[in-house]
Amino acid sequence: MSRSAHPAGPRHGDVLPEGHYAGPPADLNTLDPHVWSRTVRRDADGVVTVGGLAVTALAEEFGTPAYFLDEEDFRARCRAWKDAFGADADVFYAGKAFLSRAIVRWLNEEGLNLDVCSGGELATALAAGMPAERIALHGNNKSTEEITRAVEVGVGRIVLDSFQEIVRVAHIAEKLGKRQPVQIRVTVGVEAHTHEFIATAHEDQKFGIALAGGQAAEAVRRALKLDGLELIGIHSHIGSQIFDMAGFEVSARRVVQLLAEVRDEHGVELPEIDLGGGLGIAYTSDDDPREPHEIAKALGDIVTRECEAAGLRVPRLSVEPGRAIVGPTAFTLYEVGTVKELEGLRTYVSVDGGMSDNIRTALYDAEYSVALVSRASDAEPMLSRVVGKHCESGDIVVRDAFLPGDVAPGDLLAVPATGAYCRSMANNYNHALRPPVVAVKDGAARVIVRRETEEDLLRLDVG
Ligand SMILES: Cc1ncc(COP(=O)(O)O)c(C=O)c1O
Ligand SMILES: N[C@@H](CCCC[NH3+])C(=O)O
Repeated sequence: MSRSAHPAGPRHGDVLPEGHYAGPPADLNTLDPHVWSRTVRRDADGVVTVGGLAVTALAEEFGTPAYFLDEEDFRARCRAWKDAFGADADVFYAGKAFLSRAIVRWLNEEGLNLDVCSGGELATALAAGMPAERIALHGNNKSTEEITRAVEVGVGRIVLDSFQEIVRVAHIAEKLGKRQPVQIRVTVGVEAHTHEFIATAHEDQKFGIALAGGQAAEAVRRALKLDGLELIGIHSHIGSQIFDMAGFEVSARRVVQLLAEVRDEHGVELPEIDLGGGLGIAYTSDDDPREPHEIAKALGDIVTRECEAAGLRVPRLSVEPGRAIVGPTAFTLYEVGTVKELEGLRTYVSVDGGMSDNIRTALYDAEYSVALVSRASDAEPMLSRVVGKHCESGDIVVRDAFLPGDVAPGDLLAVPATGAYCRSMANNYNHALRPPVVAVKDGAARVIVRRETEEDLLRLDVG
Protein backbone atom coordinates (compact mmCIF):
# COMPACT_ATOMS: atom_id res chain seq x y z
CA MET A 1 0.00 0.00 0.00
CA SER A 2 2.94 2.32 0.09
CA ARG A 3 3.33 4.43 -3.00
CA SER A 4 5.69 1.91 -4.51
CA ALA A 5 3.02 -0.79 -4.67
CA HIS A 6 4.21 -3.71 -6.78
CA PRO A 7 1.51 -6.34 -6.67
CA ALA A 8 3.34 -9.38 -7.97
CA GLY A 9 6.74 -8.58 -6.49
CA PRO A 10 10.07 -9.58 -7.97
CA ARG A 11 11.34 -13.11 -8.35
CA HIS A 12 14.81 -14.55 -8.59
CA GLY A 13 16.23 -13.66 -11.98
CA ASP A 14 13.71 -10.89 -12.68
CA VAL A 15 14.99 -7.60 -14.05
CA LEU A 16 13.91 -5.53 -11.09
CA PRO A 17 12.38 -2.07 -11.49
CA GLU A 18 13.86 1.08 -10.01
CA GLY A 19 13.16 1.83 -6.36
CA HIS A 20 12.46 -0.46 -3.45
CA TYR A 21 13.00 -3.65 -5.39
CA ALA A 22 15.96 -2.46 -7.41
CA GLY A 23 18.24 -4.63 -5.37
CA PRO A 24 19.31 -5.50 -1.88
CA PRO A 25 20.44 -2.69 0.38
CA ALA A 26 24.19 -2.29 0.63
CA ASP A 27 24.27 -3.76 4.13
CA LEU A 28 21.49 -5.90 5.50
CA ASN A 29 22.77 -5.38 9.06
CA THR A 30 22.07 -1.64 8.97
CA LEU A 31 18.75 -0.55 10.46
CA ASP A 32 17.18 2.47 8.74
CA PRO A 33 16.25 4.95 11.51
CA HIS A 34 13.27 6.14 9.43
CA VAL A 35 11.69 2.75 9.79
CA TRP A 36 12.78 1.68 13.29
CA SER A 37 11.85 3.38 16.56
CA ARG A 38 14.36 5.70 18.14
CA THR A 39 15.99 3.46 20.74
CA VAL A 40 16.55 0.52 18.38
CA ARG A 41 20.25 -0.28 17.73
CA ARG A 42 22.37 -3.20 16.62
CA ASP A 43 24.97 -3.98 19.28
CA ALA A 44 28.62 -4.77 18.62
CA ASP A 45 27.75 -8.46 18.98
CA GLY A 46 25.19 -8.13 16.16
CA VAL A 47 22.09 -8.46 18.33
CA VAL A 48 19.43 -5.76 18.02
CA THR A 49 18.35 -3.94 21.17
CA VAL A 50 15.38 -1.73 22.02
CA GLY A 51 15.36 0.51 25.09
CA GLY A 52 18.72 -1.06 25.90
CA LEU A 53 17.37 -4.64 25.95
CA ALA A 54 18.51 -7.37 23.56
CA VAL A 55 15.79 -8.96 21.45
CA THR A 56 17.23 -12.38 22.26
CA ALA A 57 16.61 -11.79 25.98
CA LEU A 58 13.19 -10.29 25.26
CA ALA A 59 12.21 -13.33 23.19
CA GLU A 60 13.31 -15.59 25.98
CA GLU A 61 11.34 -13.70 28.60
CA PHE A 62 8.17 -12.89 26.68
CA GLY A 63 8.13 -15.43 23.86
CA THR A 64 7.36 -14.86 20.18
CA PRO A 65 5.51 -13.58 18.33
CA ALA A 66 5.28 -10.41 20.39
CA TYR A 67 5.00 -6.68 19.79
CA PHE A 68 7.67 -4.56 21.50
CA LEU A 69 6.68 -0.94 21.98
CA ASP A 70 9.33 1.73 22.52
CA GLU A 71 7.75 3.94 25.19
CA GLU A 72 10.30 6.72 24.79
CA ASP A 73 9.53 6.89 21.08
CA PHE A 74 5.78 6.93 21.73
CA ARG A 75 6.05 9.78 24.22
CA ALA A 76 8.42 11.74 21.98
CA ARG A 77 5.94 11.50 19.10
CA CYS A 78 3.08 12.65 21.36
CA ARG A 79 5.16 15.65 22.39
CA ALA A 80 6.18 16.43 18.81
CA TRP A 81 2.50 16.54 17.75
CA LYS A 82 1.45 18.53 20.79
CA ASP A 83 4.26 21.08 20.41
CA ALA A 84 3.74 21.38 16.65
CA PHE A 85 0.05 22.24 16.99
CA GLY A 86 0.51 24.44 20.05
CA ALA A 87 -1.92 25.74 22.62
CA ASP A 88 -4.56 26.85 20.09
CA ALA A 89 -5.17 23.35 18.77
CA ASP A 90 -5.94 19.89 20.12
CA VAL A 91 -4.35 16.59 19.21
CA PHE A 92 -6.69 13.63 19.59
CA TYR A 93 -4.81 10.33 19.41
CA ALA A 94 -6.91 7.88 17.36
CA GLY A 95 -7.32 4.90 19.67
CA LYS A 96 -8.29 2.54 16.85
CA ALA A 97 -4.60 2.38 15.88
CA PHE A 98 -3.76 0.77 19.23
CA LEU A 99 -5.32 1.31 22.63
CA SER A 100 -4.56 -0.01 26.09
CA ARG A 101 -4.70 1.44 29.56
CA ALA A 102 -0.97 2.21 29.55
CA ILE A 103 -1.38 4.10 26.28
CA VAL A 104 -4.23 6.12 27.77
CA ARG A 105 -2.10 7.03 30.81
CA TRP A 106 0.81 8.11 28.61
CA LEU A 107 -1.52 10.23 26.46
CA ASN A 108 -2.93 11.81 29.57
CA GLU A 109 0.53 12.59 30.91
CA GLU A 110 1.62 14.05 27.57
CA GLY A 111 -1.50 16.22 27.34
CA LEU A 112 -3.13 14.59 24.31
CA ASN A 113 -6.85 13.98 23.88
CA LEU A 114 -8.35 10.72 22.67
CA ASP A 115 -10.60 9.71 19.79
CA VAL A 116 -12.54 6.49 20.40
CA CYS A 117 -14.90 4.74 18.00
CA SER A 118 -16.62 2.06 20.05
CA GLY A 119 -17.97 1.30 23.49
CA GLY A 120 -14.92 -0.88 24.13
CA GLU A 121 -12.48 1.90 23.35
CA LEU A 122 -14.53 4.31 25.45
CA ALA A 123 -14.50 1.87 28.38
CA THR A 124 -10.71 1.50 28.11
CA ALA A 125 -10.24 5.27 28.03
CA LEU A 126 -12.42 5.80 31.08
CA ALA A 127 -10.92 2.86 32.98
CA ALA A 128 -7.47 4.39 32.60
CA GLY A 129 -8.59 7.81 33.76
CA MET A 130 -8.86 9.87 30.59
CA PRO A 131 -11.11 12.81 31.53
CA ALA A 132 -14.36 12.41 29.58
CA GLU A 133 -14.24 15.99 28.29
CA ARG A 134 -11.01 15.09 26.44
CA ILE A 135 -12.63 12.17 24.61
CA ALA A 136 -14.30 12.31 21.19
CA LEU A 137 -16.66 9.53 20.08
CA HIS A 138 -16.71 8.52 16.42
CA GLY A 139 -18.38 5.86 14.33
CA ASN A 140 -20.79 5.53 11.43
CA ASN A 141 -23.20 3.34 13.38
CA LYS A 142 -22.88 4.00 17.09
CA SER A 143 -25.34 2.00 19.13
CA THR A 144 -27.90 3.57 21.43
CA GLU A 145 -25.93 2.09 24.35
CA GLU A 146 -22.66 3.62 23.13
CA ILE A 147 -24.24 7.04 22.65
CA THR A 148 -26.01 6.88 26.01
CA ARG A 149 -22.80 6.02 27.89
CA ALA A 150 -20.89 8.76 26.08
CA VAL A 151 -23.54 11.38 26.88
CA GLU A 152 -23.87 10.18 30.48
CA VAL A 153 -20.14 10.40 31.19
CA GLY A 154 -19.92 13.74 29.36
CA VAL A 155 -17.56 13.13 26.44
CA GLY A 156 -16.17 16.33 24.97
CA ARG A 157 -17.72 15.67 21.60
CA ILE A 158 -19.66 13.16 19.59
CA VAL A 159 -18.95 13.26 15.88
CA LEU A 160 -22.26 12.86 14.05
CA ASP A 161 -22.07 10.70 10.97
CA SER A 162 -25.62 10.52 9.52
CA PHE A 163 -28.99 12.24 9.53
CA GLN A 164 -30.44 9.48 11.72
CA GLU A 165 -27.69 9.97 14.24
CA ILE A 166 -28.36 13.70 14.54
CA VAL A 167 -31.83 12.88 15.82
CA ARG A 168 -30.69 9.86 17.86
CA VAL A 169 -28.02 11.73 19.79
CA ALA A 170 -30.32 14.70 20.33
CA HIS A 171 -33.08 12.47 21.76
CA ILE A 172 -30.71 10.65 24.08
CA ALA A 173 -29.19 13.89 25.33
CA GLU A 174 -32.61 15.47 25.87
CA LYS A 175 -33.81 12.40 27.76
CA LEU A 176 -30.76 12.67 30.00
CA GLY A 177 -31.34 16.39 30.43
CA LYS A 178 -28.07 17.27 28.71
CA ARG A 179 -26.86 19.35 25.81
CA GLN A 180 -24.21 17.28 24.04
CA PRO A 181 -21.37 19.03 22.17
CA VAL A 182 -21.21 17.57 18.65
CA GLN A 183 -19.37 17.98 15.39
CA ILE A 184 -20.73 16.91 12.00
CA ARG A 185 -18.48 14.70 9.91
CA VAL A 186 -18.55 15.74 6.28
CA THR A 187 -17.15 14.05 3.19
CA VAL A 188 -15.38 16.68 1.22
CA GLY A 189 -15.09 14.79 -2.09
CA VAL A 190 -11.30 14.40 -2.07
CA GLU A 191 -9.76 11.33 -3.68
CA ALA A 192 -6.94 10.63 -1.22
CA HIS A 193 -3.94 8.83 -2.70
CA THR A 194 -4.03 5.70 -0.61
CA HIS A 195 -5.52 2.21 -0.70
CA GLU A 196 -9.21 2.20 -1.63
CA PHE A 197 -10.19 0.49 1.62
CA ILE A 198 -8.74 3.26 3.78
CA ALA A 199 -9.74 6.33 1.77
CA THR A 200 -12.72 8.05 3.35
CA ALA A 201 -13.45 11.39 1.73
CA HIS A 202 -14.67 10.41 -1.72
CA GLU A 203 -18.44 10.42 -1.90
CA ASP A 204 -19.14 6.73 -2.56
CA GLN A 205 -18.41 5.28 0.89
CA LYS A 206 -20.03 4.81 4.26
CA PHE A 207 -18.61 7.63 6.38
CA GLY A 208 -19.90 11.15 6.90
CA ILE A 209 -22.37 13.44 5.18
CA ALA A 210 -21.50 14.80 1.75
CA LEU A 211 -20.81 18.48 1.21
CA ALA A 212 -21.97 17.89 -2.34
CA GLY A 213 -25.63 18.60 -3.05
CA GLY A 214 -25.99 20.64 0.13
CA GLN A 215 -26.34 17.58 2.38
CA ALA A 216 -23.87 18.79 4.98
CA ALA A 217 -25.51 22.22 5.04
CA GLU A 218 -28.84 20.47 5.65
CA ALA A 219 -27.28 18.46 8.50
CA VAL A 220 -26.11 21.70 10.11
CA ARG A 221 -29.61 23.18 9.70
CA ARG A 222 -31.15 20.20 11.49
CA ALA A 223 -28.53 20.01 14.24
CA LEU A 224 -28.87 23.71 15.06
CA LYS A 225 -32.60 23.26 15.67
CA LEU A 226 -32.26 20.50 18.28
CA ASP A 227 -32.10 21.40 21.97
CA GLY A 228 -30.09 18.29 22.91
CA LEU A 229 -27.19 19.27 20.63
CA GLU A 230 -24.56 21.97 20.88
CA LEU A 231 -23.04 22.09 17.41
CA ILE A 232 -19.42 23.06 17.97
CA GLY A 233 -17.87 22.33 14.61
CA ILE A 234 -17.25 20.41 11.40
CA HIS A 235 -15.11 17.31 11.03
CA SER A 236 -13.37 15.82 8.00
CA HIS A 237 -11.15 12.77 7.75
CA ILE A 238 -9.91 11.98 4.25
CA GLY A 239 -8.27 8.58 4.72
CA SER A 240 -5.18 6.92 6.09
CA GLN A 241 -1.48 6.45 5.24
CA ILE A 242 -1.43 9.65 3.18
CA PHE A 243 1.79 11.48 2.31
CA ASP A 244 0.54 14.24 0.06
CA MET A 245 -0.66 17.32 1.97
CA ALA A 246 -2.74 18.47 -1.03
CA GLY A 247 -5.76 16.39 0.02
CA PHE A 248 -5.72 17.92 3.51
CA GLU A 249 -5.49 21.39 2.04
CA VAL A 250 -8.52 20.85 -0.21
CA SER A 251 -10.36 19.38 2.75
CA ALA A 252 -9.50 22.37 4.98
CA ARG A 253 -10.61 24.79 2.28
CA ARG A 254 -13.96 23.05 1.78
CA VAL A 255 -14.64 22.80 5.51
CA VAL A 256 -13.94 26.52 5.93
CA GLN A 257 -16.28 27.24 2.99
CA LEU A 258 -19.01 25.39 4.85
CA LEU A 259 -18.32 27.44 7.99
CA ALA A 260 -18.76 30.58 5.90
CA GLU A 261 -22.06 29.29 4.48
CA VAL A 262 -23.25 28.47 8.00
CA ARG A 263 -22.38 31.98 9.16
CA ASP A 264 -24.20 33.50 6.17
CA GLU A 265 -27.32 31.38 6.65
CA HIS A 266 -27.58 31.18 10.43
CA GLY A 267 -25.45 34.03 11.73
CA VAL A 268 -23.43 31.47 13.71
CA GLU A 269 -19.65 31.06 13.55
CA LEU A 270 -18.91 27.46 14.54
CA PRO A 271 -15.89 27.56 16.83
CA GLU A 272 -14.05 24.33 15.85
CA ILE A 273 -12.85 22.28 12.92
CA ASP A 274 -11.25 18.86 12.99
CA LEU A 275 -9.24 17.73 9.98
CA GLY A 276 -8.93 14.09 11.08
CA GLY A 277 -5.90 11.86 11.00
CA GLY A 278 -4.37 9.85 8.21
CA LEU A 279 -0.75 10.98 8.05
CA GLY A 280 1.52 8.35 6.53
CA ILE A 281 4.53 6.71 8.16
CA ALA A 282 7.61 4.95 6.80
CA TYR A 283 7.05 1.22 6.47
CA THR A 284 10.00 0.90 4.13
CA SER A 285 12.98 3.12 3.35
CA ASP A 286 11.09 4.39 0.28
CA ASP A 287 8.41 6.12 2.34
CA ASP A 288 9.02 9.76 3.15
CA PRO A 289 6.57 10.99 5.79
CA ARG A 290 6.02 14.62 6.77
CA GLU A 291 7.05 15.75 10.25
CA PRO A 292 4.36 17.01 12.67
CA HIS A 293 5.64 20.61 12.50
CA GLU A 294 5.37 20.60 8.68
CA ILE A 295 1.85 19.20 8.91
CA ALA A 296 0.83 21.72 11.58
CA LYS A 297 2.20 24.60 9.54
CA ALA A 298 0.54 23.48 6.30
CA LEU A 299 -2.85 23.00 7.96
CA GLY A 300 -2.60 26.11 10.15
CA ASP A 301 -1.64 28.31 7.20
CA ILE A 302 -4.42 27.11 4.96
CA VAL A 303 -7.12 27.42 7.64
CA THR A 304 -5.94 30.91 8.60
CA ARG A 305 -5.74 32.05 4.98
CA GLU A 306 -9.18 30.70 4.06
CA CYS A 307 -10.77 32.15 7.20
CA GLU A 308 -9.26 35.56 6.53
CA ALA A 309 -10.55 35.44 2.95
CA ALA A 310 -14.03 34.53 4.20
CA GLY A 311 -13.97 37.06 7.04
CA LEU A 312 -14.30 34.33 9.67
CA ARG A 313 -12.68 34.09 13.08
CA VAL A 314 -10.08 31.31 12.91
CA PRO A 315 -11.70 28.28 14.57
CA ARG A 316 -9.91 26.03 17.06
CA LEU A 317 -8.25 23.29 15.04
CA SER A 318 -7.96 19.65 16.01
CA VAL A 319 -6.36 16.62 14.39
CA GLU A 320 -6.57 12.88 15.04
CA PRO A 321 -3.32 11.09 14.25
CA GLY A 322 -3.24 7.40 15.14
CA ARG A 323 -0.73 5.64 12.92
CA ALA A 324 1.67 8.60 12.87
CA ILE A 325 2.05 8.39 16.64
CA VAL A 326 1.99 4.70 17.48
CA GLY A 327 2.88 3.08 14.15
CA PRO A 328 6.64 3.65 14.19
CA THR A 329 6.97 2.91 17.91
CA ALA A 330 6.71 -0.88 17.78
CA PHE A 331 8.08 -3.89 15.97
CA THR A 332 6.86 -7.47 15.89
CA LEU A 333 9.38 -10.11 16.87
CA TYR A 334 9.04 -13.54 15.28
CA GLU A 335 11.01 -16.75 15.33
CA VAL A 336 11.79 -18.48 12.06
CA GLY A 337 10.37 -22.00 11.88
CA THR A 338 11.07 -23.17 8.35
CA VAL A 339 12.95 -21.91 5.30
CA LYS A 340 11.84 -23.21 1.92
CA GLU A 341 13.77 -22.32 -1.21
CA LEU A 342 11.66 -22.60 -4.34
CA GLU A 343 14.14 -22.98 -7.15
CA GLY A 344 13.93 -20.11 -9.63
CA LEU A 345 11.16 -18.40 -7.64
CA ARG A 346 11.94 -17.17 -4.14
CA THR A 347 12.63 -18.33 -0.61
CA TYR A 348 9.71 -18.65 1.79
CA VAL A 349 10.68 -17.91 5.37
CA SER A 350 7.91 -19.02 7.75
CA VAL A 351 7.55 -17.36 11.12
CA ASP A 352 5.50 -18.22 14.19
CA GLY A 353 2.80 -15.54 13.62
CA GLY A 354 1.23 -14.16 10.47
CA MET A 355 -2.08 -12.71 9.36
CA SER A 356 -3.47 -13.12 12.88
CA ASP A 357 -1.03 -10.51 14.23
CA ASN A 358 -0.67 -8.45 11.04
CA ILE A 359 -3.59 -8.58 8.64
CA ARG A 360 -2.49 -5.46 6.78
CA THR A 361 -0.41 -7.17 4.10
CA ALA A 362 -3.25 -9.51 3.19
CA LEU A 363 -5.90 -6.80 3.44
CA TYR A 364 -4.25 -3.79 1.80
CA ASP A 365 -1.23 -5.23 0.05
CA ALA A 366 0.75 -3.25 2.61
CA GLU A 367 4.52 -3.22 2.38
CA TYR A 368 6.77 -3.84 5.36
CA SER A 369 10.47 -4.19 6.01
CA VAL A 370 12.08 -7.03 7.93
CA ALA A 371 15.47 -7.70 9.47
CA LEU A 372 17.36 -10.56 11.01
CA VAL A 373 17.80 -9.25 14.56
CA SER A 374 19.22 -12.06 16.68
CA ARG A 375 22.63 -11.86 14.98
CA ALA A 376 24.47 -10.01 12.26
CA SER A 377 25.22 -11.85 9.03
CA ASP A 378 27.52 -11.35 6.08
CA ALA A 379 25.75 -13.94 3.96
CA GLU A 380 24.62 -12.98 0.45
CA PRO A 381 21.19 -11.31 0.30
CA MET A 382 18.34 -13.69 -0.47
CA LEU A 383 15.09 -12.51 -2.02
CA SER A 384 12.54 -13.72 0.50
CA ARG A 385 8.87 -13.75 1.32
CA VAL A 386 8.14 -13.80 5.01
CA VAL A 387 4.98 -15.79 5.62
CA GLY A 388 2.98 -16.83 8.64
CA LYS A 389 1.78 -20.18 9.92
CA HIS A 390 -1.89 -19.95 8.95
CA CYS A 391 -3.80 -22.20 6.60
CA GLU A 392 -4.05 -19.57 3.91
CA SER A 393 -1.69 -18.89 1.03
CA GLY A 394 -2.35 -15.14 1.37
CA ASP A 395 -0.87 -15.32 4.86
CA ILE A 396 2.02 -13.04 3.98
CA VAL A 397 3.76 -10.75 6.46
CA VAL A 398 6.37 -9.19 4.16
CA ARG A 399 5.78 -9.80 0.48
CA ASP A 400 9.27 -9.07 -0.82
CA ALA A 401 12.35 -8.55 1.27
CA PHE A 402 16.02 -9.27 1.18
CA LEU A 403 17.27 -11.32 4.10
CA PRO A 404 20.72 -12.80 4.61
CA GLY A 405 20.96 -16.10 2.72
CA ASP A 406 21.85 -18.02 5.87
CA VAL A 407 18.58 -17.30 7.72
CA ALA A 408 17.65 -20.50 9.48
CA PRO A 409 15.13 -21.96 11.93
CA GLY A 410 15.57 -20.42 15.38
CA ASP A 411 16.65 -17.02 14.05
CA LEU A 412 14.66 -14.01 15.19
CA LEU A 413 13.19 -11.65 12.61
CA ALA A 414 11.66 -8.28 13.42
CA VAL A 415 9.14 -6.37 11.33
CA PRO A 416 9.25 -2.65 12.19
CA ALA A 417 6.43 -0.09 12.17
CA THR A 418 3.77 -2.49 13.44
CA GLY A 419 2.53 -0.29 16.28
CA ALA A 420 -0.63 0.76 14.44
CA TYR A 421 -3.43 -1.47 13.22
CA CYS A 422 -1.62 -4.73 13.96
CA ARG A 423 -2.49 -5.63 17.57
CA SER A 424 -5.71 -3.64 17.20
CA MET A 425 -6.73 -5.71 14.15
CA ALA A 426 -5.30 -8.98 15.46
CA ASN A 427 -7.57 -11.98 15.22
CA ASN A 428 -7.83 -15.60 16.30
CA TYR A 429 -7.79 -17.24 12.87
CA ASN A 430 -6.86 -20.92 13.31
CA HIS A 431 -7.33 -20.29 17.04
CA ALA A 432 -4.13 -18.30 17.09
CA LEU A 433 -3.37 -16.71 20.45
CA ARG A 434 -3.03 -12.96 20.04
CA PRO A 435 0.50 -11.83 20.97
CA PRO A 436 1.35 -9.61 23.93
CA VAL A 437 2.38 -5.99 23.73
CA VAL A 438 5.50 -5.35 25.78
CA ALA A 439 6.52 -1.79 26.59
CA VAL A 440 10.26 -1.21 26.75
CA LYS A 441 11.95 1.80 28.32
CA ASP A 442 15.36 2.51 29.85
CA GLY A 443 16.40 -1.10 30.20
CA ALA A 444 13.07 -2.31 31.60
CA ALA A 445 10.32 -4.24 29.86
CA ARG A 446 6.78 -4.84 31.00
CA VAL A 447 3.73 -6.46 29.49
CA ILE A 448 0.96 -3.93 28.85
CA VAL A 449 -1.33 -6.35 27.01
CA ARG A 450 -0.74 -9.97 27.89
CA ARG A 451 -0.58 -12.86 25.47
CA GLU A 452 -3.85 -14.70 24.95
CA THR A 453 -3.98 -18.20 26.30
CA GLU A 454 -5.80 -21.35 25.32
CA GLU A 455 -7.86 -20.83 28.48
CA ASP A 456 -8.99 -17.46 27.11
CA LEU A 457 -10.16 -19.14 23.91
CA LEU A 458 -11.90 -21.96 25.73
CA ARG A 459 -13.58 -19.54 28.13
CA LEU A 460 -15.37 -17.90 25.20
CA ASP A 461 -16.37 -21.26 23.81
CA VAL A 462 -19.12 -22.11 26.25
CA GLY A 463 -19.85 -25.49 24.74
C1 LIG B 1 -12.20 9.63 12.01
C2 LIG B 1 -10.81 9.12 12.05
N1 LIG B 1 -9.89 9.84 12.70
C3 LIG B 1 -8.63 9.42 12.79
C4 LIG B 1 -8.21 8.25 12.19
C5 LIG B 1 -6.79 7.85 12.35
O1 LIG B 1 -6.16 7.64 11.17
P1 LIG B 1 -4.59 7.39 11.13
O2 LIG B 1 -4.28 6.28 12.06
O3 LIG B 1 -4.33 7.05 9.73
O4 LIG B 1 -3.95 8.67 11.57
C6 LIG B 1 -9.14 7.48 11.47
C7 LIG B 1 -8.72 6.27 10.74
O5 LIG B 1 -8.44 6.35 9.55
C8 LIG B 1 -10.48 7.92 11.42
O6 LIG B 1 -11.39 7.20 10.79
N1 LIG C 1 -6.90 -0.09 9.60
C1 LIG C 1 -6.35 0.66 8.51
C2 LIG C 1 -6.64 2.08 8.55
C3 LIG C 1 -8.06 2.41 8.80
C4 LIG C 1 -8.07 3.56 9.67
C5 LIG C 1 -9.34 3.77 10.38
N2 LIG C 1 -10.28 4.64 9.69
C6 LIG C 1 -4.87 0.36 8.32
O1 LIG C 1 -4.36 -0.54 8.86
O2 LIG C 1 -4.20 1.03 7.60
